[in-house]
Amino acid sequence: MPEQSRTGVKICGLTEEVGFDACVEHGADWIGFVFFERSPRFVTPELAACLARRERGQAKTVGLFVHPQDDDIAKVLDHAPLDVLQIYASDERAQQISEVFGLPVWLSYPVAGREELPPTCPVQRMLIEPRPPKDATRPGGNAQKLDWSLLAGWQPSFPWMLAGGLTVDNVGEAVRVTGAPAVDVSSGVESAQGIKDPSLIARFVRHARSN
Ligand SMILES: O=C(O)c1ccccc1N[C@@H]1O[C@H](COP(=O)(O)O)[C@@H](O)[C@H]1O
Repeated sequence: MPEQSRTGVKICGLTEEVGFDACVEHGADWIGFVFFERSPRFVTPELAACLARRERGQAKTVGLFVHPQDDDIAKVLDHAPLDVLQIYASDERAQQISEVFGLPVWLSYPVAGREELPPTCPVQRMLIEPRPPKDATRPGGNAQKLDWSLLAGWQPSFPWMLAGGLTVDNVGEAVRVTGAPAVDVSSGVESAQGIKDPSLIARFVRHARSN
């Protein structure tokens, strides 16, 4: 488990080779593909499969799905052999997906207050992030930062990850304030929506692990 020795890093929303190769080269632990059509980071299963072949055995691939049917996931898995499923769904549905596909499931879990932090983890990991703005067209990937003070002193006994509005400039502080064992970024390492910047990826990974 990467978080035992250093902060785990997931870079999400890869759409092209340069960004993907930068994640591999700079030591991201997880590389995410977004299978949500309304996202500027949407990739087809075929493109995800093509990119995933560039991985060299260090990073794991994560497929992100928003309220998926089983068929949606199965169609992707027919092409792209994902290591982890990141899901926006209820606790019960996430558990069901984990049983159906026999893969680790991470549940994206928006919170707006300390009282909303999850008491338990129904799957393999919780991704703690802010609630999306009311007018958002997607539940995540909005460059919106969580109020990290909500997480101060929170020490759940299950694996979790911090997401939302993380950048090269704030990830070090985010890890210090929240004690997050792992972090997830999409917008913060982009030069344009859906296009990752290799130098931001390099700096993000370094800063996340600088504590
Ligand atoms: O990245 C997207 O486009 C996306 C679309 C739909 C749901 C989630 C999405 N991304 C996830 O959102 C968080 C935070 O992203 P950001 O760094 O604030 O842009 C992260 O978990 C992404 O995996």
